[in-house]
Amino acid sequence: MFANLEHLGLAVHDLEAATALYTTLLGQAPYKKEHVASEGVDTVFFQVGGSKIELLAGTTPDSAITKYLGKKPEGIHHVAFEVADIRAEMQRLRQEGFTLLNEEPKRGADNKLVCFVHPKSAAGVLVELCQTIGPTDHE
Ligand SMILES: CC[C@@H](C(=O)O)C(=O)SCCNC(=O)CCNC(=O)[C@H](O)C(C)(C)COP(=O)(O)OP(=O)(O)OC[C@H]1O[C@@H](n2cnc3c(N)ncnc32)[C@H](O)[C@@H]1OP(=O)(O)O
Ligand SMILES: [Co+2]
Repeated sequence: MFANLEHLGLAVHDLEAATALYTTLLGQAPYKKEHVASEGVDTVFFQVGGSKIELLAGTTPDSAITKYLGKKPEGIHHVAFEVADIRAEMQRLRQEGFTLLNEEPKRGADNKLVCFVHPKSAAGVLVELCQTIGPTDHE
């Protein structure tokens, strides 16, 4: 079962400018900046109540974010939900007929294991499952 909305992922061209904008918009500074080489992204996280805003900028030409921004405008890129047992949820979703984008959970940002559901099987929304595997920098 999915728990809380863990984060909204926003694709941006200029991470520094977007960070300044969201610092003003949310009235608070981000709690973390992290490079995730496996995804080819730089991320910045803001805590908003029990959820987070994840700003994402591509750092390589083959990054999902770089490709996305080559076709689409900046904005909401994915919706991420916290799950207690990611492998059990992946198995459940496979049995329900959803298309998963990875066979095994992979390391995401902020001490998480993550898995993506293809937007074509989720009503046009890229869905991310997240399981916390270590201390986060902010709760
Ligand atoms: C930092 C780590 C982690 C975290 O811890 O939080 C992250 O958040 S990493 C975020 C970046 N990584 C990913 O997004 C990985 C998963 N994504 C993918 O594997 C791909 O992006 C994709 C979803 C499979 C799309 O790739 P591809 O098929 O090569 O691109 P196309 O442009 O051909 O798209 C096909 C089809 O899908 C639509 N699409 C693509 N991206 C999205 C999206 N984010 N939301 C909704 N729809 C999306 C795209 O419009 C195409 O549709 P049609 O044009 O109708 O065919
Ligand atoms: Co994400």
